[in-house]
Amino acid sequence: MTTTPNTAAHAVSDRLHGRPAVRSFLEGPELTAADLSMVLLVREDGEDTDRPMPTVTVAEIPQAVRDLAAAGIRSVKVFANSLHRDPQAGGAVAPDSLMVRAIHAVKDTEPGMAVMTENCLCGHTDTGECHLTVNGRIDLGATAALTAAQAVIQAGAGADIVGPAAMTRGTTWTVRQALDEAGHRDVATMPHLIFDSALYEGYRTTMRATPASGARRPFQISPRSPESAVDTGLAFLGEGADMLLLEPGMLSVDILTALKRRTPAPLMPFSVSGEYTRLAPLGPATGKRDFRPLAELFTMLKRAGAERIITYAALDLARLRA
Ligand SMILES: NCc1[nH]cc(CCC(=O)O)c1CC(=O)O
Ligand SMILES: [Zn+2]
Repeated sequence: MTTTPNTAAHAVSDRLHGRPAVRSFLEGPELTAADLSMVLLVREDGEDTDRPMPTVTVAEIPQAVRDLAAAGIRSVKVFANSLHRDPQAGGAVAPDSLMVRAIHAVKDTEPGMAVMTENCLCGHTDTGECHLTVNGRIDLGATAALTAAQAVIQAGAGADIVGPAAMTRGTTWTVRQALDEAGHRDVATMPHLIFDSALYEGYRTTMRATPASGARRPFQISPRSPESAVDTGLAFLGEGADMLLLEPGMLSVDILTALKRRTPAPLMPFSVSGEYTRLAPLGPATGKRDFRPLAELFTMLKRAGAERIITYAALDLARLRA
């Protein structure tokens, strides 16, 4: 009897999977600590901790980053907002802002830890919007200018990679120009490429960055517009972005693979708050989280071509693997 090419293929695959030693030998690379960047949500000393997502104070950062470094993690993604909010988002450029103090705390402890920041106004506007509103209208020029000034302050404090997150066209270019003019040519930009999603609630509640209007953020991409997501990512690269952050990570894999064919720039899925609370929920009885589903998700993202993965579970996953 002759075998068809199809059955022959099956026979080969059975042989390779049947012997544990061969299967393990042929398995792809494991997820490692170096694949992961840890999210730090920073709160002011004395603020309550009764929030959906874990937070740290500036005073807790040195120990936190020592633990991360010991576990093999080489980067943090820092979010730090202002207690005081106003229409001009003045806190975004305060010289002693929570973000500035947090960056110093990381770099003073572990200079080799790459610090990535969120570079956005939603934690500083009274509306919780990522943009400035002037006379009732979105002011893109003012938004870009203030975001760029914020980026320069973050870079001055020691940030390595700033992450413009308002999704507004032109902002990444303005940030790039401002960094260059301020002598920060070696500081990279990683704009966020963001789908409109219900998975941000844990973050917004924790960081008090919920849009007051209750409406979706106007510049985030509709999940029904894949071309628009790819085009916007390419546009950000055209504005000088060095890499792209994709958000929510688990719901952007098609965009990751499409962009991967079009650019050599590193692509970084951000596994957002809703992925953490849903895929690693607190066990009601144990108070412990099961991180295995997130590990599977990140293995898939790595398989799909993610350069690194930004996650709230970086430390726990690194320790699981150690
Ligand atoms: N500047 C926007 C921003 N910064 C952080 C998150 C969400 C992060 C998360 O859910 O973990 C978002 C999205 C949004 O609020 O629309
Ligand atoms: Zn924002």
